[in-house]
Formats: sequence, C-alpha cells, structure tokens
Amino acid sequence: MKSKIWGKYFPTIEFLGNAALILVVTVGGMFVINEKISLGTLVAFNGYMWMIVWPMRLIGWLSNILSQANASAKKIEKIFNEIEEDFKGIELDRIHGSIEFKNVSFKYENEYVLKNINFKIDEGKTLAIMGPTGSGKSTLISLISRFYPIDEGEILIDGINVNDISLNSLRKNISIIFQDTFLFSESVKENIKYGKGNATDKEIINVCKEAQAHDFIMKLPEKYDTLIGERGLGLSGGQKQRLTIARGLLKNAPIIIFDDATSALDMDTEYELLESIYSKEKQNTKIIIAHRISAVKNADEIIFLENGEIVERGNHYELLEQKGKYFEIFKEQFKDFEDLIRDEVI
Ligand SMILES: Nc1ncnc2c1ncn2[C@@H]1O[C@H](COP(=O)(O)OP(=O)(O)OP(=O)(O)O)[C@@H](O)[C@H]1O
Repeated sequence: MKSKIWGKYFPTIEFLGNAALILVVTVGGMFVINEKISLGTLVAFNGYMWMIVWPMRLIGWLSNILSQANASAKKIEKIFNEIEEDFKGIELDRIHGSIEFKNVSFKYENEYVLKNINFKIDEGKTLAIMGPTGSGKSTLISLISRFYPIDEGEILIDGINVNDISLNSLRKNISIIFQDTFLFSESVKENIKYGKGNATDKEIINVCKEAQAHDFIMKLPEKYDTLIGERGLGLSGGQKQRLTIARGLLKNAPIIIFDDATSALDMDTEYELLESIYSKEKQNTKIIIAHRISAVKNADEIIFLENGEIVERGNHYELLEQKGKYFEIFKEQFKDFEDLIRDEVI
C-alpha cells in the first residue's frame, strides 16, 4: 500500500520539478531579451533552480528503483518458500521403490481424468501402461512425483504416502524420461553427465551401451567429446532420444519412468533397449508407457487405460487370453503372425 502511494506521487514531483525548470528558463530568457535582468543573473538563478530540481528528479528515479526492488523481493520470497516446501516432510534416503495407488481419482478442472486407480508394483518390478491418447497415462505418472496434488485416494511409496515425503527426497528417487528430448549445446559426454555431475567415464559408457547409444557415439567425429546441439552436430530424433535415455539412466534412481520415451526408436532398437531395462539384474522399479506390444510384453503387469479408467490388466499372456483391447492391438501390430495367433502359438 505504502509503495503504491509513493509510486503515485514521486513521478508527479519529478514532473513538477522539470516543468518549473523549463518555465524559469523560458521566462528568464524573455527577461534577458527585454533587458530586465542580466545574463549573469539568469545563469546564477538557473544554477539555483538546478539544485532544487535535481533532488526532485532523484526522488522520481528512486521511486522506480523502489518498485523494482519491491517486485524482486516478492520473487525472492516465493523462491525461498518453494525451497522450504521442498524440504518439508519426511526426508528419505534411497528408497526401495514399491509403488501403490489406492483408489486414486484426479481432475485438472471439472472432469475426472483418472478414476479410481488401484495397482501395486513391488520393488524391482515393471509396470507397463498402454491406452489411447488422452486416456490419462502421463497424468498418472506425474502424480507419483507430486506434480499435482491428488484429489482423492492415496499414492504410497515404500508404504509412505507421497504427501508426507519431502519433495526434494521424493524427486531425487525418481527419474522420469520424457518423449521430448532436450540437449544442450555441449559435448555428448557433458549432456549425459547432467544426470549425475560426478559420473565417471566408465559409468557414462555403461549407460550409453544400455541406451543403445554407444555404437553411434563412437562413430561421431570426436566420439564422446563431439559438440552437439545448436552450435554442434545435428542428431536424428532417435539418436537424441537415446542420449536423453542414457542421461535418465545415469541417475540410477530406484524408480525409473519412461513416458513414451522410446517412440522415436525403430522397433529393433526399442526392443534391445528395453530388454536391458527389463533385465533381472536391474533392481530399479520401472514404469513404461509405450504403444508397441513389443515394448510392453515383458512387463510384470500391463494396465490398459481408457478415459481415465483401468479397463484391462494382467501380463502379456493373460491379456491375450482376455481377447480385449490389448489383443486387438496385438493383432493389428502382428498382422504377419496371423497364422500363429489362429493356431494359438502366441
Ligand atoms: N495440465 C493440464 N491441464 C488440463 N488438462 C490436462 C492437462 N494435462 C492433460 N490434460 C488433459 O487430461 C487428459 C489426460 O491427458 P494425459 O496427457 O494424461 O493423457 P495421455 O494418455 O498421456 O495422452 P498421450 O498418449 O497423448 O500423451 C486429456 O484430456 C488432457 O487433455
């Protein structure tokens, strides 16, 4: 309130000062022309006027600076509040990684986008999520990291409600790899290192092998030191996606989520990549959103979402037996294997 009043009056004071100066110079000039006062008197008078006007101008300038400082102070306060929020709640070290949804419903505005979602993934297991566009797949995974507060139900990680876990430690334990790739204008190695600042070269090479990126990196002019991005070498969509995946894997979080992150890869590369992700040696809990049957068939459980509801669930073979939506997609994607399907070999 105070600053609003200052902000209102200070520019007026500055304006009055400037107007008075112009008036004095104009009237004084006329007096000099008419020989009512000497030029020396006008110059001296003008000097005194400046001494009055200059502080008035400073007051106007000060008012601007003060309102800018006021706006900045509010922003700084907001950042401090967010940092404080990050550390509120239970600080967990490295979690085991079990995830449970209990009667979770969610809406962004008026309509429910997720309705009564229930599932449990034990630590180290894999859940795959399929469903048409807009069915709520990305929304479901964004709730695990608390990107939005939940309207109804509970999400538990290692049996603890995510609302009770500090945001900082919750997000430290989850790595989400998105479909959209973002690479900096830096070397391949530096781009991947964003996943873990102190990673060794060996760790970087290992995750690149896992992400099926090592072979193409070795063919680049400077291998891992090749500059990429806007100022460097252009890469294909699939190559960029593999680097983004390598970055996400490097964090080695107990929970890894792939949000349609393998869609730009050809089927064989996607299969190879996910095979190593599914491998039994991997202790991380995995959630994989994908559209190809080949990408989800090895998951421990597959859920099929439609209009925010789980309409089918089970492993690959159970879903084929249900002869529902999953089976329809399977038939569509494996047209060449119709004989095998008919003979119930697959
Ligand atoms: N931030 C948001 N605000 C309002 N509505 C949203 C928001 N994000 C998503 N939605 C809506 O929620 C619904 C579910 O979207 P979501 O992105 O979760 O679906 P999806 O299954 O991941 O789709 P896709 O396969 O296209 O990525 C859609 O109707 C979408 O328009």
